[in-house]
Amino acid sequence: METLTNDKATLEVQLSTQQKLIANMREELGICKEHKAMAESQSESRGAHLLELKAQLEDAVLSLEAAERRMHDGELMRRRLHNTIQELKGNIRVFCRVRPMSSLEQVGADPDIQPALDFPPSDDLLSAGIILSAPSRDGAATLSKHVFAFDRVFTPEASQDAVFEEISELVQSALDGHKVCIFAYGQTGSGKTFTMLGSEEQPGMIPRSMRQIFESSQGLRQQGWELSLQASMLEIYNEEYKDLLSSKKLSGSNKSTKEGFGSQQPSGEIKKHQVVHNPDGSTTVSELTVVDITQASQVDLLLAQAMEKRSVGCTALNEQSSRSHMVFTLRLEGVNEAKGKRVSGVLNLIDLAGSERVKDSGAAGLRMKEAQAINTSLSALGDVIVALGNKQPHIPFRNSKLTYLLQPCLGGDAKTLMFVNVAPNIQFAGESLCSLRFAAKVNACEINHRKKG
Ligand SMILES: Nc1ncnc2c1ncn2[C@@H]1O[C@H](COP(=O)(O)OP(=O)(O)OP(=O)(O)O)[C@@H](O)[C@H]1O
Repeated sequence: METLTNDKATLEVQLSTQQKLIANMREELGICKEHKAMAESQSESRGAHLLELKAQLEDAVLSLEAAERRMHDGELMRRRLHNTIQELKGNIRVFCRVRPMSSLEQVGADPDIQPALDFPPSDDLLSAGIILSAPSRDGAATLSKHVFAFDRVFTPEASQDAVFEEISELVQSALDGHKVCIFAYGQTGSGKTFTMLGSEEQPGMIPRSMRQIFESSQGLRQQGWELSLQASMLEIYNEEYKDLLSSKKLSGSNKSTKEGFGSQQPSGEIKKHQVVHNPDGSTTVSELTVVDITQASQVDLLLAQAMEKRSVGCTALNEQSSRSHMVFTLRLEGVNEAKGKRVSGVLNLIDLAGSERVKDSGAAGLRMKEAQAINTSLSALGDVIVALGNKQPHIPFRNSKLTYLLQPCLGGDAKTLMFVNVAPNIQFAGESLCSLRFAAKVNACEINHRKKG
């Protein structure tokens, strides 16, 4: 009996222990269930969160695509509007720029040297006037007044910045895939080279255009465009093309071996360059050095090199007179792979040779031949622009090497701007009158939608 009692007590202790264990296990099970439930709910909410994130991502991708489409459409619209504005302003425009008196010419230094130009206030937003006082033809000691109006007139105080502001729109047109020609016309010493190339402290239109192009290319890259640029520089001297970048000492540049463009010519060797206009609207000049441009400053080096090679001679009017036309050509190829689009623009910046009349240049012999070649080609340029403006059935592009070279970039959708550079003093009034008359003839032609005059 006692044994049974002991067994029962032992069993009860064991039972109680078991019950405690079971209770503990239940408690642990409860905790586990709670954890499981929490984990399940967290996973559900994480799943829901992930789904939500995925949906948000999809929305963002769609909005980005829509924004890209809108940006692309906006860019196309901007290009169309920009082009319309340019056409309304006229696809051929003439700006007059008067250089300041040099220190030697300052009023007071010589009683014969007086200002010959006056600038009346303009009531037309698009055109501006200039009045030239020139000695009368009859030889009397009187001055005749000649009034001209152009798209813009820049007084001697106008900075390179102010001038470039006006032409930057045309640089934009070249970036948009148009062909652009900007000429500097005028007598020797009137400021053509200063306008086009400028100085280190006051860079001209060419270096400024390059800077604008490189600044714009960053924005274009963000829109998916890749821009490639190629530059060439040639001069037309005595109706012959000459490569201005053919020196072996080209720093910061490389030679293109592209089909149609030759490699560098040995220094001193005269190559005959053939100009071919291709069916796609591009122009190929055989044996011409073409340089891939990857930074704006590269062009400064090329300009310095070109200026060294450019034919200069000594005339009675200017000791370092440029006796050739210098043509700087930049081809701009833009490709947008994503949109399957390609644009191809050309920017020609041309520093023309001095326009002075043969008798005034004191020319004889070789200088006379140079002066005649210059005058013939400048008249041919005037004739082409006037024929284009008047929509004549025959445009005499073949009458000079300059107009033949630039044929695809003149007329049609192309944009042309001519700077007529003039000296301010009375000593040069006769030449200034010839330059202004030439420019007025160019300015008076009918261009696309606008009749000037
Ligand atoms: N807007 C200007 N501001 C200051 N200096 C100028 C300006 N335009 C011309 N000059 C100065 O006048 C001089 C003659 O100018 P430039 O050499 O540009 O003439 P050009 O028309 O190119 O002559 P050429 O036909 O002989 O080459 C230069 O010393 C130039 O620095």
